[in-house]
Amino acid sequence: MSTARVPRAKILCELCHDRKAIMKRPKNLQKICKECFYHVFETEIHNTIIDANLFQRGEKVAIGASGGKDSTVLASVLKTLNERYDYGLELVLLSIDEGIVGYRDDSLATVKRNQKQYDMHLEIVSYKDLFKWSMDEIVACAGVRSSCTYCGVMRRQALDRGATKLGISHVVTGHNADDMAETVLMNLLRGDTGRLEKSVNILTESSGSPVKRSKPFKYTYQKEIVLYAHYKKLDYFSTECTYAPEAFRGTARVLLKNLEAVRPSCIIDIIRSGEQLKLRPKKQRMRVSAVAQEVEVKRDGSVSLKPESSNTCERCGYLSNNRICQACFLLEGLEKNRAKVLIEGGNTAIAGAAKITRELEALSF
Ligand SMILES: Nc1ncnc2c1ncn2[C@@H]1O[C@H](COP(=O)(O)OP(=O)(O)OP(=O)(O)O)[C@@H](O)[C@H]1O
Repeated sequence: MSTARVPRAKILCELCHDRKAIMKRPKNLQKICKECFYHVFETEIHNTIIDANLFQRGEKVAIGASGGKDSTVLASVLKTLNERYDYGLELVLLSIDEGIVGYRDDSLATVKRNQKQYDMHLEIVSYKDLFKWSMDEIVACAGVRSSCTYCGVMRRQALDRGATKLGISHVVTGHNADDMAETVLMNLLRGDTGRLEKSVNILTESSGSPVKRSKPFKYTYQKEIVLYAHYKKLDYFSTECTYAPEAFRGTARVLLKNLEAVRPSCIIDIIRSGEQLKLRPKKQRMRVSAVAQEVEVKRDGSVSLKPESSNTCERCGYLSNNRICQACFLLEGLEKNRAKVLIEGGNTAIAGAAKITRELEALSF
């Protein structure tokens, strides 16, 4: 009996029927070649942009650039599409330096290389300059568990401010389909209908803010972004943030990964379901008097008039529906703790204190 191995038949790409298939596409398990993968990947993003009418000709657009895979692929693909389809956009890179030693400093070095590779202007805005606090200092003071809350609020504001400084009113971010589906699941599981309603919007605008945000990767799978970056040999930074990921998002992520393993289309299905959700109209807020002040019902049942909101934070001037904005509210709490940290650790010890806090929290007594 012959032991010679029978050569396996070459599997042809299911799209071009010509070249050899080298991958199974994560989104629909189609067996395709590298060239057809580039083509479908880029064309789907182009279609998303056109269907949502995301860009206007002549617009200046800031790409939120963290140096990670999503925003690096976003910069690369937007440059390609802008040239291929003549969108007429001026693209710039906008990076926020949160002040996380050993993480953001390394990823910013990647963005600086990307600036040269993509020939785009790069603007870096730091938390320390804007808020007088770096994330390492915040974690040293407030602990690691709430780090994502601080960072999320401050990053949103920093991106807005950075864009405004550049005279830009449109920021694009690398949030992808997996991020979107995770957010839908998270809000659904928490019963957070207010956030659920907005979680699948491709374009978000805060009333009164001159800066809008959009997510061209809304329907793009994370696995495909990683494959694209890998095949195109893009230069990106792949380390996770030093501080703990948002705990509940992590749970939603695991759930989504398990679902995706059984049914790859579930990511898009969750987003589509989110788009179809129609919530009951919110109850009208009770308003009194000609100046339309809102009524606040206190815990003891007494009623008082809320002071009128000027729509800007009275501390920093940033957009806010309350007296002070979310970032200033969080920072106010930190200021109260700062003296304690300085007495105990000294200013120079703050970066190290972030590490100590992490280590302490990992121990149980
Ligand atoms: N420091 C930053 N500076 C500028 N933009 C940022 C920064 N951090 C995050 N973003 C923007 O927000 C998007 C989502 O950020 P997230 O923290 O979820 O990281 P991610 O999913 O790992 O993305 P990436 O791979 O681009 O880092 C990023 O793709 C990027 O566009």
